[in-house]
Amino acid sequence: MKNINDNIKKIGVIGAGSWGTALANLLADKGYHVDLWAYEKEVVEDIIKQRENRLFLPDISLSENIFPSDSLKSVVSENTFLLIVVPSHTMRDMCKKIASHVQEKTTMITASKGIEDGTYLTMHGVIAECIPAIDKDRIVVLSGPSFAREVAKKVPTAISVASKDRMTAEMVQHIFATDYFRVYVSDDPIGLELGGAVKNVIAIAAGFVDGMQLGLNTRAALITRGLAEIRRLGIRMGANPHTFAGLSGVGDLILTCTGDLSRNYTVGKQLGQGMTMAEIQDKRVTVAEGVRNTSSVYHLAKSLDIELPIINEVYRALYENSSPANAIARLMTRPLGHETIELEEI
Ligand SMILES: NC(=O)C1=CN([C@@H]2O[C@H](COP(=O)(O)OP(=O)(O)OC[C@H]3O[C@@H](n4cnc5c(N)ncnc54)[C@H](O)[C@@H]3O)[C@@H](O)[C@H]2O)C=CC1
Ligand SMILES: O=C(CO)COP(=O)(O)O
Repeated sequence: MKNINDNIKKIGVIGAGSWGTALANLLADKGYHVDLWAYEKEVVEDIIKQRENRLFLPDISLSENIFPSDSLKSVVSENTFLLIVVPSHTMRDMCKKIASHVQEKTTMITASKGIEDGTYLTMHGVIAECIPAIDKDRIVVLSGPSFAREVAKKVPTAISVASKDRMTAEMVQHIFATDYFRVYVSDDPIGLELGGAVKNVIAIAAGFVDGMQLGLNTRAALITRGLAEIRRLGIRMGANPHTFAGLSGVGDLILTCTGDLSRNYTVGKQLGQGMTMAEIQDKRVTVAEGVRNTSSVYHLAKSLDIELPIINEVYRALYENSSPANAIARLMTRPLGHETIELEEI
């Protein structure tokens, strides 16, 4: 039987942070020719000379099928299958830069997690707005519980890909799937993206709990009530509520709220241990999307008049000098609620 992807031989990847590099390596290992654009010249040189990206994904040997480049124009204009994995706050600028080089019939997959401040668009919304040449059905979201380092080490992992067009999503499913990377199809891009973006904020709060050494009860409560907030926001944004029971909902929430590899959880934990945001950010080269996204999700919820108590508390701790201890105290003394009624409102 002819594989539905037999005509795709080349893939362009925009962004060589840990996630872009890990996914590029997965695709290259499958035999695709991968053109990988990196923001830093040193990353391009490192991959050419050492077959390694020591800045963002050290100690992982990279396939000879990866062709690193600092030319956005050539990576974009020479590929009709593009994966974009830049930090969410740079997505709009990046899309504007590449828009005129994008070919017709391009399929673009976004693996970035975030909600744009001000517009409250998810990443596929930003791509659709800035690159009109791409048919909206050909924008695909890839999201789920997946630490780049574990994928790079071929640890069994499951994620989802979503598009409004099922055939496009299935094509992407087959392109990425391997025996250690299991890919499910979804028809709910907005749900996948909201799950992936908002869990980063909840992970910061889970970090508070562990940084303060509160206990496993507290963390389980935080994850569960965090999921309720993600679902509440998601439903108002038009997502399918069932999506949040899936990989890019509860799956990514569990991973990020419990895994020491999570940058967002680590930021929360350091705050919980008494460090300040300035001290934490001074030492980081990698992105913790939840820091910026706390602000965008907080303002989005305000604009929709939705109550998201955990998000509010993370916002106060990050942006209004409140402490993680105050956050937990306020969450525990809110007016008592009714779980069944809340769930039945869906
Ligand atoms: N690392 C992971 O395990 C996963 C990351 N993601 C998402 O992937 C996206 C990218 O994150 P990572 O690969 O982890 O990044 P990273 O934290 O490993 O590296 C930072 C990246 O930002 C790039 N960068 C910095 N300034 C830039 C600019 N002005 N324009 C374009 N690029 C710039 C750097 O070149 C580098 O690629 C994020 O949205 C993240 O949430 C999603 C799933 C897993
Ligand atoms: O999104 C991720 C795993 O699915 C990565 O989480 P962090 O950005 O918190 O490291």
